[in-house]
Amino acid sequence: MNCFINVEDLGPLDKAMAEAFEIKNDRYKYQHLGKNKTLMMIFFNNSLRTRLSTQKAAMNLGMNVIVLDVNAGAWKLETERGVIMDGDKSEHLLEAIPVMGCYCDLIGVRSFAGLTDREYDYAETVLQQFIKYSGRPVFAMETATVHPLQAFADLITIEEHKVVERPKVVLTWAPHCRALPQAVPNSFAQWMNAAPDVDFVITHPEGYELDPKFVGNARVEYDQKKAFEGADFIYAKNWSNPGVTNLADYGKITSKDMSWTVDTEHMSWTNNGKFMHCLPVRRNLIVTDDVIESPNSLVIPEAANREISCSVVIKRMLEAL
Ligand SMILES: CCC[C@H](NC(C)=O)C(=O)O
Ligand SMILES: NC(=O)OP(=O)(O)O
Repeated sequence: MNCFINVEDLGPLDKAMAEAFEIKNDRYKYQHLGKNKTLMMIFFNNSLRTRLSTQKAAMNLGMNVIVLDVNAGAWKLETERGVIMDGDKSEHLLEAIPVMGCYCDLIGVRSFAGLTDREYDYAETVLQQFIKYSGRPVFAMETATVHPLQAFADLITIEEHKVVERPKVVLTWAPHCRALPQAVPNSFAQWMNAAPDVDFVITHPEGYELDPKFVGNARVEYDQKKAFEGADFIYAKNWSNPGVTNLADYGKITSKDMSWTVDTEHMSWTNNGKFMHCLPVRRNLIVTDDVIESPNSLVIPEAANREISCSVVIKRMLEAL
């Protein structure tokens, strides 16, 4: 596996899930694979879970790890080609990327959407340059439009906690005070659509439609209460306007409707539903204290499964070297 961006990069999902549970039972089983191999993790944006779980997964597989926070100590990077570099950027990505590739065997990249140019973001411009110029296998640690490590961990969590064979899983939008990317909901939708036994529903205010390539055949319900009825899992996440119905709205906050905040009444509409969120979460905007602290909240085991999803991905990449 030379790159990990989308669910299909893993091949048959049932095989990947089986590997995940195998590794969860014995995390150090494949420690030989990473001997004298180096993972470079490149962060253009902040992280807690991705930074820690990816490093842990790499160490479980016997790898050396280098972490680069591009905006803390590296040269400020120009990403546009053809620009006269007489400003505050000392180095171009087109030199920095192959140089980084010299020092490692695998690369993980975190580079969030800029949320100003939809075409630039949805072309995954930064990630594609790492894939094209680094000379190394590359996996996304949340890039402009995807967060596959998170979605894989989410599916593992649902598989572990489902009490019916075909659970109803609801992706619900919730309000936020900042404009956030669509990467997490995009990948969650992609992976839920690919999962064999999930009754998947997306609910959000009108105008917040996710890109059709991620929505696929999922049911979209603008009535949040109707969407929540009978749900087994509630996956809450804010996202900024994806600009699907109106390009001019791309990356903007066009709703702060607090009636979409997930509270105990919302959860009472479900089938004793479990609550999930990728974290970090702003309490009492996305979800109330009572819900995220309830016995039905899975946010901590969900975060713990990030070590497992990443272990499968890095294992596959090492096996393909
Ligand atoms: C894992 C989530 C990362 C990011 N969250 C923030 C707060 O920027 C997002 O919403 O995409
Ligand atoms: N869920 C997730 O990716 O968290 P971080 O942004 O803290 O890595």
